[in-house]
Amino acid sequence: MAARARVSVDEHRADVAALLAPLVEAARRRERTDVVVLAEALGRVLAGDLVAPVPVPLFRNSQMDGYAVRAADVAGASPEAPARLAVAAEIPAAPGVPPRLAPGTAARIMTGAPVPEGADAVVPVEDTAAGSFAATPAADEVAVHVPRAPGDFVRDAGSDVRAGDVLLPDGTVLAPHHLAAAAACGVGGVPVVARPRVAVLSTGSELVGPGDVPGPGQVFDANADALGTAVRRAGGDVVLTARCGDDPARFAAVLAEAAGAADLVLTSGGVSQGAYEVVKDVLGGAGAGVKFRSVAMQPGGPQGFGTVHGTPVLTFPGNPVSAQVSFAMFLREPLERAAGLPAVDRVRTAVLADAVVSPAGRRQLLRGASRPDGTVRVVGGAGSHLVASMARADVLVDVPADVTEWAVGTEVEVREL
Ligand SMILES: Nc1nc2c(c(=O)[nH]1)N[C@H]1C(S)=C(S)[C@@H](COP(=O)(O)OP(=O)(O)OC[C@H]3O[C@@H](n4cnc5c(N)ncnc54)[C@H](O)[C@@H]3O)O[C@H]1N2
Ligand code: MOO
Repeated sequence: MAARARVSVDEHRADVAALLAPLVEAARRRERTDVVVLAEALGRVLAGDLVAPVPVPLFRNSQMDGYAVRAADVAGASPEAPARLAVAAEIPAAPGVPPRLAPGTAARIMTGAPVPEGADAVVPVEDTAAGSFAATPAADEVAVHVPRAPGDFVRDAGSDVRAGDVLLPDGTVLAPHHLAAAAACGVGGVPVVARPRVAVLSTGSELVGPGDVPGPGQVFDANADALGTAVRRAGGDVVLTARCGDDPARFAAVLAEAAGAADLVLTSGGVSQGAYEVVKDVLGGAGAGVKFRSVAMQPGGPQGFGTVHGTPVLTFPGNPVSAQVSFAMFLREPLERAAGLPAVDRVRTAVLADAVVSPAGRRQLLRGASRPDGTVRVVGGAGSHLVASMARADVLVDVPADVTEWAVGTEVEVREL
């Protein structure tokens, strides 16, 4: 059906959120998960607590290049009256179990090497007569200048994390430092929330791919990759991308394939009042599950939402700025929730560096470029074809429906792109 009621941004946002609520709930319940190797885990959301299978450190080892000793053997040592110990062993950081340290002896030990049984402290080489291993050949005896307490410079097994402790809690958005912790526990792969699968369909017979040669009347498809990467940045997986012309039968076939492969179908173009509105024609027929409406905002006014073959579908307008603004306003946050990602507040205030005029009754989302002094310039105009100007923007300047004029210096709300 083709209802023309104009609804507010908030109402449409609520309807999109409701449409995607089952996906969000499935993510919350961790219904679909993947196991990914650490090298592929950046930005993924941990599904379940990751419990340390082994302790870290894995074994008791030295924190310094120096000498493993019994603290009792170096009590009272000083440069004037050093504790002289026979060097009984050499322990590099290498595979193997070092021999037990006999009382009254020391073992040359390197950082990370296992501290031998019988030793309870490490004396850094700087605190011995040698001063440095680099400068001196191995000797039979060491003169220790500084006393050490039991435990000094010894890294105990499990002092960082014990086996069985939670290493990373459920919901962690995996960053390199989390992956370091997992790897240190010998974990090679982690369970993560599965990404919502999204199909991205560009419509319009005039479209050719970037890199192709446009004929007369043709334009480059500025939406497929831009919406696809927006989906990926929000935690989604683009499982199908297609450029569809204006042929309804062909579009219906692609839609069916997309609905079968994806959790969400996203289209751009073909939703306004023209003669070849393939999205509206195919999805807006009587009995179809998609509602088309006009949202009281600019750009991004013409919107549709519903289901196709049981799969949620959102139809964005085709103008490239409209498509990006639609994503930012309606889909980014619900998709992030469906990917298990935590909420991020992208709305902040800024001071206008340019005056703004806006039509009454229409919420406008102008493109803005933030400046280091906290002000924001309006870049490009209101036109939703100004995609190159949008590339200079980092925020949307949110002009409420009842504002018709803003002076330079007005404090306004902006939304990060
Ligand atoms: N009589 C009316 N005409 C229009 C209305 C209206 O209410 N009455 N609304 C205007 C608004 S607002 C918008 S937004 C657009 C929406 O148009 P569609 O979503 O139907 O998109 P198309 O007609 O297919 O294309 C519009 C425009 O955008 C270009 N386009 C489309 N897809 C892409 C793409 N993937 N890459 C680059 N450019 C694309 C297309 O060539 C057109 O120039 O309708 C207004 N018209
Ligand atoms: O709503 Mo259209 O997106 O103004 O340009």
